[in-house]
Formats: sequence, C-alpha cells, structure tokens
Amino acid sequence: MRMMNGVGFIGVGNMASAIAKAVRASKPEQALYLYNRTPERIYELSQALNAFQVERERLDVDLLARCEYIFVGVKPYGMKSLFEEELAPYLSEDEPKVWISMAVGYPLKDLKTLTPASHRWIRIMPNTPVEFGEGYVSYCYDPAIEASKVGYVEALLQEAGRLQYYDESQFDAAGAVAGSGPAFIYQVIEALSDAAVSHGIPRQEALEMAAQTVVGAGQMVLASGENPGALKDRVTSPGGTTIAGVKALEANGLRHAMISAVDATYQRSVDLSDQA
Ligand SMILES: NC(=O)C1=CN([C@@H]2O[C@H](COP(=O)(O)OP(=O)(O)OC[C@H]3O[C@@H](n4cnc5c(N)ncnc54)[C@H](OP(=O)(O)O)[C@@H]3O)[C@@H](O)[C@H]2O)C=CC1
Ligand SMILES: O=C(O)[C@@H]1CCC=N1
Repeated sequence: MRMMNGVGFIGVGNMASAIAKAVRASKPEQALYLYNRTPERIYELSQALNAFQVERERLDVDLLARCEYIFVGVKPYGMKSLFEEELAPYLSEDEPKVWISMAVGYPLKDLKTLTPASHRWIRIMPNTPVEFGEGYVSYCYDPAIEASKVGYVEALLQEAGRLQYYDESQFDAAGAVAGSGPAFIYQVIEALSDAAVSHGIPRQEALEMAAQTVVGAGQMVLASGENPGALKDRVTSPGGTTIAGVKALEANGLRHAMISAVDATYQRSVDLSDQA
C-alpha cells in the first residue's frame, strides 16, 4: 500500500472550512489537502492553513493517493453523485480509507454503500464554532472500524471543542440542538442587541453586550454544573426587574418556541435520513 500520510477535505464550504481550521489547530504539522468544486472559494483558506489546494483533474493523485483520512463536506444531496460520478473510479478495496461525513440526515448504512466494503466511515455532527475551538462535535462510527483509527480522528478534532460519542440513534437530536443551535442562538443575540439599540446603545456595543451575556451564561452553566433554572433564580430578585422580563418571555412562549425549533429541525433530519 502507498504511504498516505495526508488528511483530505472534499467539499470545503462553511462547515468543512471550520473543521479544517480545527484540524490545523490540533495538528500544526499535518499535511492537509483541500478540494472544492469552486476552487477560488478556498484560495485564502488554503494559504491561511498552509494546506495544499487540489485541482479537480488531480484529485486522484494529489488527494486520494495521499490521504487515508478524508472529511467530506458536501451537502447531503450531493453525496451520492460525488461518490458515484466523481470518486468511484479511484476507490478500491486494496486501499481502504477512513471517510468522515458531516452530512446531516445521512446514516452510516447509506454512507457505507458509497464506497468499497473495506472502507470505513465515521459520522460527525459538528457546529460552526469549532472554528474557534468552541464547537460541539457528536460522533459515531461503523463498528467494523479499528479503535486506533477512531482515536486518530479524535486527535484530529481535539482542538474543535467538546467531542462526544453518541449512538447513531441520537444523531438527529444532537444535530438539531448542537449542529443547528448556533443559528437559533444568533437569532437570540440579534434580538437582544436590537433591544439594546432600541434603548439607545450603539449597535456595536449592543452586539458585544448581547454576545458576551450569552457566552457568560453558557460558561456559567458548564462551570457551575447547576441547573439553569437555579441560575435564573439567582438573577431574579423578588419584585425586581428580571422577573418582569421573565414573565414577558413566558407570555411570549420563548421556551415553547425553542423546543418547537428543535422539533422541526429534528423532523427534517429524520426526513432526510429516509431519503438518503
Ligand atoms: N453549516 C453548518 O453549520 C453545518 C453543516 N453540516 C453539514 O455539512 C455539510 C456542508 O454544509 P455547509 O458547509 O453548510 O454547505 P456549503 O454549501 O457551505 O458547503 C458545501 C461545499 O461543498 C462543495 N461541493 C459541492 N459539491 C462538490 C463536489 N462534487 N466536489 C467538491 N466540492 C463540492 C461546495 O462547493 P461550491 O463552492 O462550488 O459551492 C461547497 O463549498 C452538509 O452535509 C451539512 O449537512 C453539519 C453540521 C453543521
Ligand atoms: O442546516 C443544515 O442542514 C446544516 C446541518 C446542521 C446545521 N446546518
């Protein structure tokens, strides 16, 4: 077998570029090979990460021949055509690879049909804050994979943030909360900062105030280990200001809105899994 010391990325958009940054932080000396359908979108990233940018015509020799571990960052609906129409001629039983898929709603049983039987699959469900080492990455894998290979991928992602194994049956839920959750929280930050602006605080200060409040509250939940309800009680003085706001949130259904958002996201993920 040829030496395959590189780590590859195929489909380097929003999520895979954040993962590539995390992998670079974990492994400063690791050779990284990036390939994206539209090359100009990853020129800057390739330079910033000191990664090799791979041309379409040289995908086989410059990426597939050099990498045993390959992250796949295309959309779920692009997975089948990528493997069947572009990669299949270059994949063989004799050179098994470890593929790491981040595609939401694309189960291991369907991923395995995309490659020869000797190849192995790991599924991750990351979120974009991995870019700053503050992400949450759920993972699961095909039981046929060697533990050392899972360990290697864990090491590649050690600077991504929190890394948590889940049984695949929990993946739709984990994706709905952690994968999509940043989008929900950005809406909360946007709303909080709009409110601050409406009370006269300049926009940039309002954004920092809102974002730091969310960061601090999240860190307090993690660091204290206390129930968020108890932490909320420590902010709400009897007859004070905060409880007036809490009542307004209850009246407007904040918690119901958040739970419904996760339910809708979860259901979309289940539907995609059925179509994969
Ligand atoms: N965004 C997120 O927060 C999260 C996303 N995910 C998953 O990550 C995956 C990517 O999502 P996201 O990054 O948001 O999407 P993007 O559209 O930003 O990225 C997809 C990338 O794949 C490239 N691409 C598409 N087809 C091919 C191909 N045949 N060969 C090479 N490159 C190709 C696209 O290139 P081009 O530049 O030409 O468009 C694009 O850069 C999805 O499967 C999604 O489910 C998972 C968790 C969170
Ligand atoms: O919206 C999406 O489909 C992807 C998956 C999780 C977050 N973004």
